Amino acid sequence: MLEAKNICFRYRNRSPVIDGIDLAIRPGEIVGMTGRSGVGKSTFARILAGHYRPASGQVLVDGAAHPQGFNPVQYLHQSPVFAVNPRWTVGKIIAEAWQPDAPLREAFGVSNTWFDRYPHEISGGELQRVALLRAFAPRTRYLIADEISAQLDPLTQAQIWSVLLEQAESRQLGVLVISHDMPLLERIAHRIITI
Ligand SMILES: Nc1ncnc2c1ncn2[C@@H]1O[C@H](COP(=O)(O)OP(=O)(O)OP(=O)(O)O)[C@@H](O)[C@H]1O
Repeated sequence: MLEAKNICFRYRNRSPVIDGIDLAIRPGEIVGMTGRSGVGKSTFARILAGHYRPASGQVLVDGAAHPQGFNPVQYLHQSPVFAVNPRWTVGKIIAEAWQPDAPLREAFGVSNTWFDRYPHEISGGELQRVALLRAFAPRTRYLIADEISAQLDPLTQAQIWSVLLEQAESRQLGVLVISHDMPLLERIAHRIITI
């Protein structure tokens, strides 16, 4: 289980952004999260992924703190260009996490002709698919999808969600889907929380 217990957080000397949030995501569970712009969804997501340390409260990944090394809680950014090393090729970005086989690459719509290109040499939607494929490493247990499909065309959106949900189900990953798109959340999430 991915558990957040009574999380509080503030940026530097500002007033609290997150003030006492609890959440538990079971393996195989798809949880939707929504809430008005600026309420703290991405901040909370990054605390869950272990990128930010909460001022108080704790996050437990299957009963323990985030392990060193590969992070089993993979955070997918709404703008994947901020999540990848711009000096690495697409091939290196994926290979640093794992070596997906050809059927999975094809399922995510990732072409191996992109492998010797740099992130700025493929489109935003293509880079989002690369980030997704990378996040599906065998050691991943939980995925945090932070507005990952807002910038994609409807066909690519549908394709990405279909592969993501199928893979999450077969690997029993817990997924937090952050979105303002309520019809999307109602379609894919087992439950929806508003913060
Ligand atoms: N690095 C930062 N330093 C200072 N304040 C920040 C920082 N990042 C975010 N904030 C502020 O913290 C608050 C929460 O931001 P956050 O991005 O978590 O909200 P959100 O709910 O994800 O918003 P949106 O739906 O617009 O993506 C906002 O008021 C934002 O301006």
